[in-house]
Amino acid sequence: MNLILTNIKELVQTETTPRRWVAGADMAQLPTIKNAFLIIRNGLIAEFGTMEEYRQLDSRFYNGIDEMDVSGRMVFPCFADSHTHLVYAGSREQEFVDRIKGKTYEEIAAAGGGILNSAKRLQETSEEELYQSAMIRLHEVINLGTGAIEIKSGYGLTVKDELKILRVVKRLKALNLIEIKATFLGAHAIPKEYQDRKEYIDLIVNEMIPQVAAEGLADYCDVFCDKGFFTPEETDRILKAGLAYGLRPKIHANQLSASGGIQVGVANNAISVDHLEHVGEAEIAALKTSETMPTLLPGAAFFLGLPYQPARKMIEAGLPLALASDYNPGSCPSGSIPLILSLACIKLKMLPEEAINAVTINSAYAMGLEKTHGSIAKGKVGNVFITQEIPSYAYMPYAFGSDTIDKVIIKGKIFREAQPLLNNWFV
Ligand SMILES: N=CN[C@@H](CCC(=O)O)C(=O)O
Ligand SMILES: [Zn+2]
Repeated sequence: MNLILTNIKELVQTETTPRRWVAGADMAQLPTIKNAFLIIRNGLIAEFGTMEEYRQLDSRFYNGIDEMDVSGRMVFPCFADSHTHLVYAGSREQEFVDRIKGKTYEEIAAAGGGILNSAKRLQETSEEELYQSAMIRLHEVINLGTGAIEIKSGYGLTVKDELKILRVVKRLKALNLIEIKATFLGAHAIPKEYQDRKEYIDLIVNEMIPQVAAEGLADYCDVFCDKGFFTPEETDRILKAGLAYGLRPKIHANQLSASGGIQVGVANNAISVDHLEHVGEAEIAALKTSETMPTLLPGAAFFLGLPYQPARKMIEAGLPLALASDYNPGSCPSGSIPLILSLACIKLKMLPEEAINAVTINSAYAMGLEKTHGSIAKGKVGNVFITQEIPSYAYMPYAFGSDTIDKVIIKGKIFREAQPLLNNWFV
C-alpha cells in the first residue's frame, strides 16, 4: 500500500488545484511533470514533483517505503470508465454476423434480439455464475488500466433479475479492489410480454425503483431514451421516480436519433448523458448551461457502424467531454479504454490531450469521483499505471491495439506485474 516511483519519464495529468472537469479549449491542456517522482502512502497519493524536489525532500517522507525506478516509462492516473454493462450472460456474436450480412441494430432488436436476447440469457443464469464472469471482466479491465468503474443493470428486465444484477455489483464493490458505482437501468427495453408499455413503466416506477433503493443497490438511475426504446416523456417520469429515491439520473441518449434524451437528462440534472451520436445546436445549447457531462462512447459507434459523435463541434462550443467504454455484449464487447483513446483520436479527431482528459478527470466527474480519482493529486487514491518505454504520451492512442501498459498499481500495490522481457525468454 506504500510505494515510491522515481525517475518517471513523464508524470501525466498532475493537478495542484482541484478541478471538477475541463471544458472547451482547456481540454487541449494536459498538465505533466517530466523526470518526476510519486509517493503513494496508505493507498493514497502523498507527494509528487520533480526528481530535483525529491532529492531535497525530508527523508521522513519516504523512509521504509519501497522504491521502484521506472526510468524511461511514463505514469498515468488509472482511467475512470464511467459507462459499462459489465454484468451480463453470454455473448452475441450471431448478431454481429447478422449485421455483417446487412441487418441493422434496430432490426435485430425489433425481432427480439439485442437487449431482449441478453435479458433472456441473464434470466436463466444464477447470481453466482454472473458474479464469476463479471469478476473475470473486472480483472480484465483493471489490467487494461481502469481504476474506477460504473456498472449498470438493464439485462434483467424483471424485478428479480434487475435486483440480481445489482446484487452482483454490490458483491464486486465489496471486494474493495477499485471504486465501483452502480446504476439501475430497468428502462433498457420493454420486454415482449408487455402489450401495454405503460404496464412495464409502472413496474419500474412502483416496484423496481423502491426495491433497488430499499436495498441501497444503486447510485444512479438510467433510461435508454431513444427511437424504439423509451420516449422523453416516459424517461422524464422514470427519472423523477428515481430522484424521489435519491438516484441521480445518468442516461443513454441520442444514440440512434435526436431523441430529446439530452434535453430531458439536462432538465433532470443528470450527472451525464451518454452515447450522443446525434447532437445539434439545440442539444449543445441545453448542455452549455448544465452540470451534465456529455459522455461519448465511440466503441459502440465503431462496433455498430453508426456515425461517430461530433466531438470537435462540442469542444469548439466550449463543452467538456468524457469518454467511456460501454463494455456490453451487444454494442461494444470490449472494455479497453486504450482502444477508446485511439478511436477518439482517429475517428472523433480529438487531440491526445483532449482524449486523455476525457478518460480521466472528466469521466471521473461523470461518475461522481472527481474528488478522489482522475488525476495525480495529493490525497487522491493511488491508482496509477506505468507504461512500457514509450516516446511520448501521444504514443498511447497512436499505437492502437498495442499493449502500452507495463504495470498497474491499485492503492499503492502492484495489481498487474510487468510482462516478461523477451531477453529472459532466450536464456
Ligand atoms: N444503447 C443501449 N444499450 C447498450 C447496448 C445494449 C445491447 O445491445 O445489449 C449500449 O449502451 O450500447
Ligand atoms: Zn450503455
